[in-house]
Amino acid sequence: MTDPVLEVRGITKSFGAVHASKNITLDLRPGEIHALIGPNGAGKSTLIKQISGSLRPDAGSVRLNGEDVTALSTPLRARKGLGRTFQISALAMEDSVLQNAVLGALGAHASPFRFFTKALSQKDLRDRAEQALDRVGLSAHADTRTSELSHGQRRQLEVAVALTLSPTAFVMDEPMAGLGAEGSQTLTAFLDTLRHEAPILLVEHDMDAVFALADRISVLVYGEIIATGTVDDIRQNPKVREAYLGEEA
Ligand SMILES: Nc1ncnc2c1ncn2[C@@H]1O[C@H](COP(=O)(O)OP(=O)(O)OP(=O)(O)O)[C@@H](O)[C@H]1O
Repeated sequence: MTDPVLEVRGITKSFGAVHASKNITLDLRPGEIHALIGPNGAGKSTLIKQISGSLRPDAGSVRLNGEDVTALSTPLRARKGLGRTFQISALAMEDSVLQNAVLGALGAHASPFRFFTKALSQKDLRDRAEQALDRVGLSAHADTRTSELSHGQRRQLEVAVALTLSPTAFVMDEPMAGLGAEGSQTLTAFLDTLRHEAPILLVEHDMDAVFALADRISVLVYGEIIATGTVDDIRQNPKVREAYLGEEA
């Protein structure tokens, strides 16, 4: 079997008496979408933060392309190929769409320090930004102020920002949130092609999207993965039906 792009081993995190991550192990393989589902408060966002580097685990490790990145900051993980989209938008609303994409190419969204840049020329940055906007279908809006975009377009821009750093793996926190049916379908189709470039660990409540996209699903309940398997495995798993899916499956 090919080596995983992202490997999470034994991640453990407590907030006082709340055990938000209990010895979580999962991986992301080339070309796949691995969905992470679970009820509110199960610990999905806490896990994503530990994978992307904004929260330090109490124990466990994260490896990206075979390299242990557990001690690295979010911007360094981003530069090593970990692309992230956020549950709450991290875009600069007063800047144009293109400016946001250029900031992405600088790695600036991943860092509070905008001087912390890599040695790319202005032209390189702009080229990367324009290519990323083109990929997500936002080229025509390059000069639009970001606050004027629709909710769906902002979601597309967030993906474009992540794309500027040419990620080798994506971690996406509820990218479908707030999108209407049409927006979800467009993003679903896009993610389905994007997976071949960089596999996606997808936290998502939209079960239509999860069932349409996921090669594997892991189910998180009270900080613990209770099952990992294909869509059919998960739909039929009695523990999962009881804990989470109910009649939805
Ligand atoms: N910084 C924090 N301090 C204390 N408790 C926290 C903190 N962050 C998360 N928690 C707790 O950890 C548990 C997991 O929360 P988390 O936000 O990761 O769940 P989630 O699965 O992402 O939920 P949702 O689907 O609602 O986004 C919850 O009990 C939450 O209250």
